[in-house]
Amino acid sequence: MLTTPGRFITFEGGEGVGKSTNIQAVARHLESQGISVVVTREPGGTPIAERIRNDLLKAHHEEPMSDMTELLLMFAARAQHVDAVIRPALERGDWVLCDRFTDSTIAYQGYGRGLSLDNIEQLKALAQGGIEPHLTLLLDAPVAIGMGRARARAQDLAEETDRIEAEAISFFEKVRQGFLALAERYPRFRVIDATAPLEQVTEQVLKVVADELEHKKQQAES
Ligand SMILES: Nc1ncnc2c1ncn2[C@@H]1O[C@H](COP(=O)(O)OP(=O)(O)O)[C@@H](O)[C@H]1O
Ligand SMILES: Cc1cn([C@H]2C[C@H](O)[C@@H](COP(=O)(O)OP(=O)(O)O)O2)c(=O)[nH]c1=O
Repeated sequence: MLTTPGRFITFEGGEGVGKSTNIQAVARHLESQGISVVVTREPGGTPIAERIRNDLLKAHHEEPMSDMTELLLMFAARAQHVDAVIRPALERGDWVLCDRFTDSTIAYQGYGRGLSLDNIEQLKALAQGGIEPHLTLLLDAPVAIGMGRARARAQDLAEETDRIEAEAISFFEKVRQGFLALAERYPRFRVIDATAPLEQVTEQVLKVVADELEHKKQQAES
């Protein structure tokens, strides 16, 4: 893993579990402590990667997208995002808060679509060039709860359902199990119960981030 002065925190979980809402709360908290923060998302985060996101999620294509194309486009967007945004920010010493990263690829394309986890690891090494999250917050909730919230949000904002959101519940069950398997495996994960009321979830999230801030201070002092 490449060592940089900044901190890289990723937010993961299924649809509608509260990632975007809680990222904003964390950004406000860190900025109030005088920390430079970059809030970004995947797929996306740069003009090229946002164009790939549109192709992946929104554009109406005249043919079905193959699972391998979907996987490679996720990593094409990520390579651009890492090179143009994430690595430079970490080298400046900023904290990067990212709404989804490679754990989403393992959960959705690996566990959900059934693509080879070994292939995903190879692409990950190519696209990330040694950049790894220091901390990953997994917001976990039963699929029906997250989907219910995502649908209500889409109605409020008059948004169309995107290509991946339109998958069957059984797909999202596999995705959730994928995230939980990753959380068991990697110590950088903290699992947050996202079924609780928003204020409680945000309180938990801020506590985890405060611990990370303390850890970073101790490292700087030693
Ligand atoms: N703990 C919660 N309880 C109730 N509603 C929530 C909670 N967390 C988020 N929401 C709402 O659910 C919707 C989806 O949240 P959002 O942050 O957009 O999720 P994500 O980014 O994970 O898709 C939003 O309308 C948000 O206000
Ligand atoms: C980053 C990433 C996202 N995705 C999917 C998950 C989401 O369905 C979609 C990104 O949309 P997003 O806006 O993050 O969804 P939501 O706010 O509803 O959680 O792309 C993958 O399948 N693989 C990936 O590597």
